This record gives sequence, C-alpha cells and structure tokens, in this order.
Amino acid sequence: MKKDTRWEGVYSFEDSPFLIETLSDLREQDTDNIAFRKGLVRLGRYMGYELTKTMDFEEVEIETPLEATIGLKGKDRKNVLIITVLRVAIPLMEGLIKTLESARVGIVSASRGPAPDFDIKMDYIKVPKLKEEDTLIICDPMIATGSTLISVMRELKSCGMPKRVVVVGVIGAPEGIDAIKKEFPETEIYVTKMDRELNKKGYILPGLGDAGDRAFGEPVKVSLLPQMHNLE
Ligand SMILES: O=P(O)(O)OC[C@H]1O[C@H](OP(=O)(O)OP(=O)(O)O)[C@H](O)[C@@H]1O
Ligand SMILES: O=c1cc[nH]c(=O)[nH]1
Ligand SMILES: [Mg+2]
Repeated sequence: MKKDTRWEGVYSFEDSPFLIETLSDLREQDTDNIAFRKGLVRLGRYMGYELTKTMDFEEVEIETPLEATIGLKGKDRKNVLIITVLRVAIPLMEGLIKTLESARVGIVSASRGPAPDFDIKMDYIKVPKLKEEDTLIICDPMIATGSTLISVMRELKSCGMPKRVVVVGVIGAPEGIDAIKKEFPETEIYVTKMDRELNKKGYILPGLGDAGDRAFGEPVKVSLLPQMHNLE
C-alpha cells in the first residue's frame, strides 16, 4: 500500500505487482467479460485483505488442543457495511466479502450521463442500518469525475455517521479524487492505481474503457421502470 502524497488519506496498490498484473489484464482490450469479472473479484478480495491491515484487532486467549495461547480477533472486520454502486461494483463487492465476510451490503443504482454535465441519475437505494462502530466501504471500480461517488455519499449522509468512510476503487483519476476530497475531506480512498487524467468524454486515461460494459455487456435498453418508484 502506497500513500499518494497529493492528498491526505489516499492510497494506491501500485507497489503490489500481483494487483497490478491483475489490473493489466483488465486494461487489455481483448480481455472478455468473464475474465474481466473474475479480475474484479480478485482485486476486491486482495484489496479487502490489505484493508484489514488498517483495521483494529484485539488479542484474545484461545485454547489449542494442546495449550493456551494468544490469538487475534478482528473487531472492525465484524462491523462493515459495503455499498455497491451498480453496475460494475458487483464483482468488486463479491471479492471484498470474501475477506470481510460478515459485511452487510447496500445497493445504490447510479448512472452517469454524457459530457459535459455528467448528470448522475440515482434510481434505487437500499441500505441496511448503519452503526456508529461501522466501517462504511463504498465500492465503485472507476473514480473518474467523482460525481457518482459524491452523489452516493450525499445520499448516505442521512443514514448516520460511521467510524470510518472508505472508498474502494480500482482506477482513480486526479480530477475525481480532488472533487471527493473537497466535499468529503475525511473520506479515505484506496485504489489499485491512480491514472493520469480524464479525456473530454470523462473516461480515465489510460483506464480500461467503460467498466460496466466490459463486465456485463453494452446495454441496448436503459430506462427507469415506473413500478420502481416508492418502494418500501
Ligand atoms: O466518477 P464518475 O465520473 O461519476 O464516473 C464513474 C462512474 O462511471 C461508471 O458507471 P456508469 O455510469 O458507466 O454505470 P454502469 O456501471 O451501469 O456502466 C463507474 O462504475 C462509476 O460509477
Ligand atoms: O473511464 C471510465 C470513466 C467512467 N466510467 C467508466 O466505466 N470508465
Ligand atoms: Mg458504464
């Protein structure tokens, strides 16, 4: 894990050849959606493992079949709420809960409109109770303009105040990190790699293209169904 000195509380895993090898497969344009999803699950699993190094554990007495000894029990690991930003955070979340297996999981459906406004449409949100001892992990593989995550975090404000707010992404762009840090300075951000910049259409360079389409296929129909309103 490497601190990015441009911001407080921002880290990448560019010092991990294994994670960067996995990211390189995702970037490769010929990688199909099966391999793409598997790569995201793998990144989630190992980034989750790295994240546990920032969490509190306590020493506990345990009895082996032969004698008493001292072991560790994760305190924070039991108090995790993961927010999955549709679509492409699904495989990343699947990886994270392999390490953070007692996590509760919330879903937010968010979609970014075209340049130059990049309007965010949030259609659906379902979030379990947020406790004050929780580590709130918001996962979304791509942090481009940051607009999606900012909209999600504004919405989550009414859910309560957790112990930590952590963003887990795969690729970040400096523009998006600046925007998030400006509005939510306390948020910790962990990405596999910080990339160079955004192009005019808001895609990250060098990036990996449209992550949702690469994981799940390019949509031919995108609409808000009327029966999705006012669900309890
Ligand atoms: O930082 P931003 O500029 O807001 O862009 C990042 C967002 O773009 C992608 O989602 P997209 O809107 O393409 O939805 P999808 O996952 O359904 O393709 C990605 O998963 C992020 O949520
Ligand atoms: O590069 C980008 C930017 C936003 N969303 C993506 O899927 N890719
Ligand atoms: Mg997309």
